[in-house]
Amino acid sequence: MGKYKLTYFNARGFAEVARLILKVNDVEFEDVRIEREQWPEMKPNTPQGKLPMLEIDGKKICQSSAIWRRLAREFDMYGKDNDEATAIDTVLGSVDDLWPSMRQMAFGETEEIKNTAQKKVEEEVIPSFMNYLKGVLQENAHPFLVGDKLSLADLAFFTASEQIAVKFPDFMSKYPEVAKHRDRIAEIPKIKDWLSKRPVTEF
Ligand SMILES: N[C@@H](CCC(=O)N[C@@H](CS)C(=O)NCC(=O)O)C(=O)O
Repeated sequence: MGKYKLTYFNARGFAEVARLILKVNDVEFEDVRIEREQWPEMKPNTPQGKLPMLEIDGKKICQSSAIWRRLAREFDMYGKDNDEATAIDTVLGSVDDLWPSMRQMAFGETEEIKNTAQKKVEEEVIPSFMNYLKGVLQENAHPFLVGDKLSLADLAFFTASEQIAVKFPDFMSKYPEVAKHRDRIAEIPKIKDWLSKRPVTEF
């Protein structure tokens, strides 16, 4: 197994799914969390001037979705066949759909833009995501989003649910099946251990 080093800011953000994959697979890795002041000096040494960056034996990989997929393939968390890999990609796409409105809600240029985005997130974006997940869980015969074991889809969902909960702590209350799935993931011993030890960050 190679030597893994994951560099990001001190946040869950785009790095947490990669951290979880490494943790559940017992892979030792350097979890480098840089401060904002360190970034300008480091930026030119990253492939695209952005984090996260994963280094495997010194080879630098950027783009969070490429990093997650690379690790998921490496540790057999990307489905057993093309159908499952596609189903996992569909969950990842649905997670991606959350961020444009969520970002606007947090960083919109005016209060009006932020408030409109927040209404859209509460009334459309979250319900649509949660109803979709509820259907996916109902369709699968196993207690996972895809196939018969924990996959990248479950970890991406889990991390997104933590990030949404920062702003909407009770958002799962209307979706007990999805909440149950989140709780099931949180109870997996290696994940539980990581949640109890990782640095506390807001996002
Ligand atoms: N599409 C990229 C986006 C990465 C990204 O925007 N990273 C932000 C932090 S979340 C960053 O590095 N910002 C600093 C900068 O752009 O200088 C990915 O998914 O990895």
